Amino acid sequence: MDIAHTSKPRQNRPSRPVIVVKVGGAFIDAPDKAALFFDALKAQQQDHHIVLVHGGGNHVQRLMDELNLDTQKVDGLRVTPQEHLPYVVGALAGTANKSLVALARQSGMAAVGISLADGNMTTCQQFSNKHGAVGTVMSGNKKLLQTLCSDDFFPIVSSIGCSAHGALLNVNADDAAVAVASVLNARLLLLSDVEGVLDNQKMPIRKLNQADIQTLIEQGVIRDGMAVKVNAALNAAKQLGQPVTIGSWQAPNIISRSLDKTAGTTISPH
Ligand SMILES: Nc1ncnc2c1ncn2[C@@H]1O[C@H](COP(=O)(O)OP(=O)(O)O)[C@@H](O)[C@H]1O
Ligand SMILES: CC(=O)N[C@@H](CCC(=O)OP(=O)(O)O)C(=O)O
Repeated sequence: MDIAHTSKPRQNRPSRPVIVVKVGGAFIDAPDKAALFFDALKAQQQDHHIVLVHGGGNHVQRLMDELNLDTQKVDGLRVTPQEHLPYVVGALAGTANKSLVALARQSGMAAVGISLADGNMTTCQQFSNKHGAVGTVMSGNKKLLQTLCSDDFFPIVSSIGCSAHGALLNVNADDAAVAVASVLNARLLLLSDVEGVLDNQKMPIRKLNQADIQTLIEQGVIRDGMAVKVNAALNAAKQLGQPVTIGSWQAPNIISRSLDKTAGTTISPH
């Protein structure tokens, strides 16, 4: 076939493998350390496209405290009555997201702050009446993320999504990261303020599979936010058919060491 005559529309495919990195709220509160982490991400951009997904549960909590609004978590998820939603959206898709864009700029990265709702990249559904405006998330259209990556922008995605009926929903940020990784079929790193999943002696566990996770949750060794995180990681490892790392964004060379499984906890699909 004469290639010169097959003029196809431009395909915005990322030319390098994509890594989706998720950071929690503690990251946004440590701007000096965050700057070092962004420098490390920038260095990785030579070999990979990076997409950052972020939480900020502590920002939401702080805002609620300042407003004298009582907020609680049930099953690791923040109960979000409709009247709290504007504050949750403001804290996560507003302050937290734009603070990260500004920090990335400091490291010379061309960040674009978006949310799960943008470009139809995901579709969310209300999780339960009990939890209010909390969403489960399903992966959707990859075009926006692919376009940004292929043009060397650095997408920073908050965990605010929307339903097919146009309702905004608050999504757990680990679940958000799984959906984004699934959209791009990317390697996933869930980075927190702990070295990895810790055992009952508080020592990091190198590898976990489904059976180990179930036992440790039943024993109460893995609980709270970490229980949500390991389940999200296991779910992602199965969907993506590749391991997912849970580690600390403060650990030196965490990205490259996660990729070669020498840092953090590796969650395997089986
Ligand atoms: N077995 C465990 N190993 C590590 N952390 C655990 C474990 N069980 C509970 N945790 C708690 O989970 C927290 C991490 O989850 P979370 O607060 O949701 O993180 P992030 O906000 O960074 O996503 C840790 O700071 C720790 O308090
Ligand atoms: C439904 C739900 O729980 N949403 C979370 C979203 C932010 C989050 O997950 O932040 P971290 O990753 O810092 O914990 C919340 O409102 O706290």
